[in-house]
Amino acid sequence: MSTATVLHIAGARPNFPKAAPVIRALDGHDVAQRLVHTGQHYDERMSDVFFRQLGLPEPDENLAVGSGSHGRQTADMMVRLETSFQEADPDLVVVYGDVNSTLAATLVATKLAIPVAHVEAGLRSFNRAMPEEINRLVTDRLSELLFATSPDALVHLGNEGIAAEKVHFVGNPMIDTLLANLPRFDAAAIRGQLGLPERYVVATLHRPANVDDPGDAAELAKAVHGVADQIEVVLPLHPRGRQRLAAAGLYPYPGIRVVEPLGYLEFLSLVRGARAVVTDSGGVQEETTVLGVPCLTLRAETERPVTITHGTNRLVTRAGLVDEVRALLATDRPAADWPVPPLWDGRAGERIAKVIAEFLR
Ligand SMILES: CC(=O)N[C@H]1[C@@H](OP(=O)(O)OP(=O)(O)OC[C@H]2O[C@@H](n3ccc(=O)[nH]c3=O)[C@H](O)[C@@H]2O)O[C@H](CO)[C@@H](O)[C@@H]1O
Repeated sequence: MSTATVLHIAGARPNFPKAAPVIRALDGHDVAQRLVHTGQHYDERMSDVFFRQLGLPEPDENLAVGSGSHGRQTADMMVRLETSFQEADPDLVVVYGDVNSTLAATLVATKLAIPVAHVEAGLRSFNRAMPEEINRLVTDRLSELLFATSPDALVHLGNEGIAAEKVHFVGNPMIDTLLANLPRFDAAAIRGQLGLPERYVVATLHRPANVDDPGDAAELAKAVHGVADQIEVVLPLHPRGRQRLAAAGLYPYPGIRVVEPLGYLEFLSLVRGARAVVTDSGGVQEETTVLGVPCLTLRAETERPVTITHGTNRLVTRAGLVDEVRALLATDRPAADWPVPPLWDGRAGERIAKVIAEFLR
């Protein structure tokens, strides 16, 4: 019998640390692997630096779709992925997370009768105004193998009628990447490089719900100014947030340092040394939980509740942010002894690879 081919789809920054441990673990099994980059993220700082730092193989193909509206971007990806899948004829397509690349690949593979494995299945914010929630719902509905990172995901998938035998609770491959790279996170070095004081807060803001509407963005800028009045704030700004937050008057402002998006190692070094993180990102809620850094999430809900029950995360409003930071700065930083979520132990990639190898046998 010929060796089965697994085709991985990665396209946007948060996909890369999730794919790396799965690809590495599958190297130990008798499968051929291909990596297709959709090109959803294309800047050196949003993509290439992650490939180098995480030791990801060069993509076998880059579809270079670039940016666009959700409909256009997803449609462009689908057209190019269809040709790609027809040529490669894989036995399984593996998709990661909840970005538009995940959705596009799932739809195309399913229509070509190629089974899909979804890594990070079952997360739900129950907020369909988030594009990621739509991507998660459709991807999970269509997947043959669903890899869950937390117990709440198992409940959601069960409630949606997804057969239990398709679902595997494996832990969190993004945390595999974090734990494997922990010795490379050098807070002092990045502080020196960026000229930061000993005490600082990191903020990352890019969600449409926070930055797209000028009124919301202005309110957000005011809240972050209130934080900067208490402690230095460093913001590695995603291109989407950058223009809109500048227009909203976020910076220049005393105590606010806006820097370019950082590489994986630089960003996690910065987070590791921070007094706290203010964010609207998904993955950062999980990374701070494992690093033991307090995380204030500027969102009304989270699809990652395990970071609240087993971690350092709290949901905050724009209006409440300043007081939350004040209260936090008045207390000692928590010691690293809270219960990290179950199976976030650095071995999720191995578990996923084992299930995939079984499935393809
Ligand atoms: C629906 C979807 O898939 N959203 C994901 C995407 O949002 P993100 O906001 O990055 O969505 P896009 O990939 O559409 O990019 C948005 C905008 O950023 C700019 N741009 C984008 C890529 C790049 O390399 N350079 C650049 O300048 C473009 O102006 C583009 O229009 O990535 C985020 C992480 O980064 C994730 O949290 C989001 O879940």
